[in-house]
Formats: sequence, structure tokens, C-alpha cells
Amino acid sequence: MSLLTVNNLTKKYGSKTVVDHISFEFGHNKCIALIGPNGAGKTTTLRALSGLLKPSDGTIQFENQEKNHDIRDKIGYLPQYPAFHTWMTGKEFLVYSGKLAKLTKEEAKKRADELLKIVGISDEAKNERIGRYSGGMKQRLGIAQAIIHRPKLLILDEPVASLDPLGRREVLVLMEKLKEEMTILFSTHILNDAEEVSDELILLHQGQIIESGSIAKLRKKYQTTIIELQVEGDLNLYQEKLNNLETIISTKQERNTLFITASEVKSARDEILATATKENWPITTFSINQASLEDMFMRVVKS
Ligand SMILES: Nc1ncnc2c1ncn2[C@@H]1O[C@H](COP(=O)(O)OP(=O)(O)OP(=O)(O)O)[C@@H](O)[C@H]1O
Repeated sequence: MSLLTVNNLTKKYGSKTVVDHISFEFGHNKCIALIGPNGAGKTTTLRALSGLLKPSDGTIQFENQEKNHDIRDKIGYLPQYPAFHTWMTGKEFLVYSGKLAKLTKEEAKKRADELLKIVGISDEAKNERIGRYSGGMKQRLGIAQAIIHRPKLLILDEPVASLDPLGRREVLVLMEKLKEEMTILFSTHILNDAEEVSDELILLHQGQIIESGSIAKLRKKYQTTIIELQVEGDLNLYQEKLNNLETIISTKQERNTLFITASEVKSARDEILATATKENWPITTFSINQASLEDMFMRVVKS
């Protein structure tokens, strides 16, 4: 059974459609990255799923509940720019949030202590004012607050975008840990972050889903191999010869290197090396590289 099923979700502002009939679903204990450039519609989508914004059209269904049923108590949400009462201590803030989530005072205190441990805020730091916390600590506290009511789905809007490398690492490690207990849906425009913690990607561009699936599936689908070749002397000469080989799709010259795209890497490698050996090419570098997920992303967006 799916945890969340979204059908034709649409949001319009006046005549402008910013989320355009998107449909997707995902299961339990997954980590899904909603990825796309600025203005793609990520925040709008996440706010609609969190019940903070009314969609213009479409349905959102949580497990087997009725479609468009209020699911705010099932979801934890951390906005891109969370607001904290910076004069409170971390622990006070969580106890206060627990009471807002209708826990008794005792339950809220117990849950706050449990969460402070989970998100790695030390006994010393929990009694300090939030105003003195680093960006990474604030974000981890925000995540603790978002899961105070033990939601099955945690939605994070650009959770690491504003953090320095250390804070970023802390939050990604925490997400890795939390995904064992809940599903996490998070937005990002940084592919490395998506690749690091997520199992699945949803690529959003101009309000539409242009690709989705597991990282392994997408890699396989868009995988291309680039052979890099450096040869002493006039590269034009070698480029012309390479273009005549059967296994080669295209070649380009950049920074004294020939970048060769091939249909099938093994036969291309054999054909290039056989030709080079026969003609005694003075090769200085020969390497085979896979196109990155970033290349894939650029290709999909451009096409
Ligand atoms: N209240 C609003 N009224 C009109 N247009 C809006 C409103 N909120 C968002 N938009 C527009 O909707 C589009 C999508 O915005 P959204 O914030 O969802 O994108 P995003 O992918 O989260 O981008 P970013 O990474 O920049 O936050 C943008 O063109 C934005 O200007």
C-alpha cells in the first residue's frame, strides 16, 4: 500500500499555473527527493501536501484514507525558513511544541528529551538559547519539532540549502538515520544531496514532472560513457579518424582533450585502441568516465 498518492495536483495563481497536474506516489520508509531549479514549483507542491495551501485541482490521499482528507496530523513539515523563538532554549522550544501538538506536559518533556538525543543536541546545548545555535543545530531542532507527534511522513523544504558544509553534513546524516523510521520527502536543487540520501527522485521543471524513479533506474536510463583521449600532436587529425569509426557517436575537442561519446563502451574502447596501436598514435591519456547524474539532469531539463 502506498503511503501517499498524489493525482493531478495543480496550483494556479491567477492565470499562471505553477504546479501543473502532477501525479506520483511513494511507499513507507523511503526517502524521496523533489528536485528542480529555482521556481520549478517545489515549495508550492510541498506546501500543498502539508495542507498549508489549497490546491486548485487534484487529489492527495494518505494510505487508504479518503482523498483530500485533512492529513496534517500524519505529516511533519519543516519550511525552508523556519521561525524559532530564539530566546527559548532548545528543550523549552520542544516542550512548547509538544504541548501545541496536544501532548501532556509530562509527555512533552519526555518526548523532547528523546528527540534531543535523536537529533544530536547535547545535554549542555539543549539548555542554551536557540539564538546561540549554529545553522545546522537550528535545522536539526526544526526537524525534531516537525516529528514531535511521530508522523509517518516528514516533509522538508530545502533542508540543507542555507547551511555551511558542516551543518549540511549533520543534517544529511540525521536524515539518513530518520529514514529508517519514516518516509522523508525533501526538496533540493542540489543533485549531490539528493543522490546522497534519497532512494527516489522526482524531477520538477516549470511545474511539471519531467522524470521520476529510483536513482539506479535513472542512472541506467541516461547512462552514457565518455572516453577521454589525449594524443601528442594535432588533435584534428585524430578526431577525423575517430569520427570514421563505427562505434563512435560523436567527438568534441576541449582543453587539449578529445571527448568521445560511444554507443557501447567495450567495442568503442577495442576499436580505438586497435586503430591507435596499428597507426602508432602517441597517446598520453586514455580514460573512460560515466556521465554524472548532474549531466543527466541537465540533459533532461534541456530536452
Ligand atoms: N503566492 C504566489 N503568488 C504568485 N506566484 C507565486 C506565489 N508563490 C509562488 N509563486 C510562483 O510560483 C512559482 C513556483 O514557486 P515555488 O516557490 O514553488 O518554486 P521552488 O521550486 O520552490 O523554487 P525556489 O527553489 O526558488 O524556492 C514561481 O514562479 C513563483 O514565483
